[in-house]
Amino acid sequence: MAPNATTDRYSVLLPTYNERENLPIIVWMLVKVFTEHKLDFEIIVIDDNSPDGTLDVAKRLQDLYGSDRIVLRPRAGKLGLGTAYVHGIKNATGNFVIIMDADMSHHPKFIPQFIQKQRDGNCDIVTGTRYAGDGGVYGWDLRRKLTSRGANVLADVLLSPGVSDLTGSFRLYKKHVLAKIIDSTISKGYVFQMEMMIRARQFDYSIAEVPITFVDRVYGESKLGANEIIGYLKGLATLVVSV
Ligand SMILES: Nc1nc2c(ncn2[C@@H]2O[C@H](COP(=O)(O)OP(=O)(O)O[C@H]3O[C@H](CO)[C@@H](O)[C@H](O)[C@@H]3O)[C@@H](O)[C@H]2O)c(=O)[nH]1
Repeated sequence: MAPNATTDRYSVLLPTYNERENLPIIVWMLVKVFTEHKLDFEIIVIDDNSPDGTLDVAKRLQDLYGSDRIVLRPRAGKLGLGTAYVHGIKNATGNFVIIMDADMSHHPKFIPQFIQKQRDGNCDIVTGTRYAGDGGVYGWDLRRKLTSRGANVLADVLLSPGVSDLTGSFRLYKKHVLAKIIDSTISKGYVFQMEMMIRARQFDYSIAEVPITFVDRVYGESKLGANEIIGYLKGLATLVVSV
């Protein structure tokens, strides 16, 4: 990759809840990708007091890689994904922010493609998509596939933002763009990702897509349960009324 801005710094937000097995692997993969591509970066871990001791693992990783690379911004309890991102961005020092899951569903190998795409078009946002081009999902059962597809189709029909993967969370943002979008969002939990795209369209930000393969986690469990799905539907209804 030919860097066209040597001053660019990428802040990766990693929200964690019970990710002690996954965290060392994803951090190692991220460090490798950024180092190989000679990109400046920091990884911000937002742990919500995980009972499995994820924060202790994160502290050991900070000792290993240094506090300029691994930044810890823990919270006292499980406050949800949406507010974890808000908390993370407040602490980001990069001019770009990358949001991704910590469970290796989002492979860091796609990050150079996100960055190239952003640089090619000077885009405000690059979003990973499982539902266009070569994108896809591996490892989900039929119920989970239908839930994800259904959530996307519903949001697309009701709000039509013209983004193929509305509920995905592997994205790159210009930091000032992300800050402005976050300021305007009202959602918490999983619907937050979808609202981000709606707000981005309202502000006329440019959005490019990169097909990604989402691979279901090997270690640990998804936190997406019935409560989150009901929360998503309620959040979507609130948005439809307010937008
Ligand atoms: N700090 C914090 N982190 C959390 C919380 N809930 C989940 N996380 C972290 O957020 C990431 C995603 O959580 P999962 O529970 O593994 O998500 P998923 O079921 O695999 O859902 C994926 O697909 C959804 C729909 O397609 C996406 O909306 C979602 O963001 C994610 O990519 C993981 O790194 C997990 O540890 C929380 O309350 N607090």
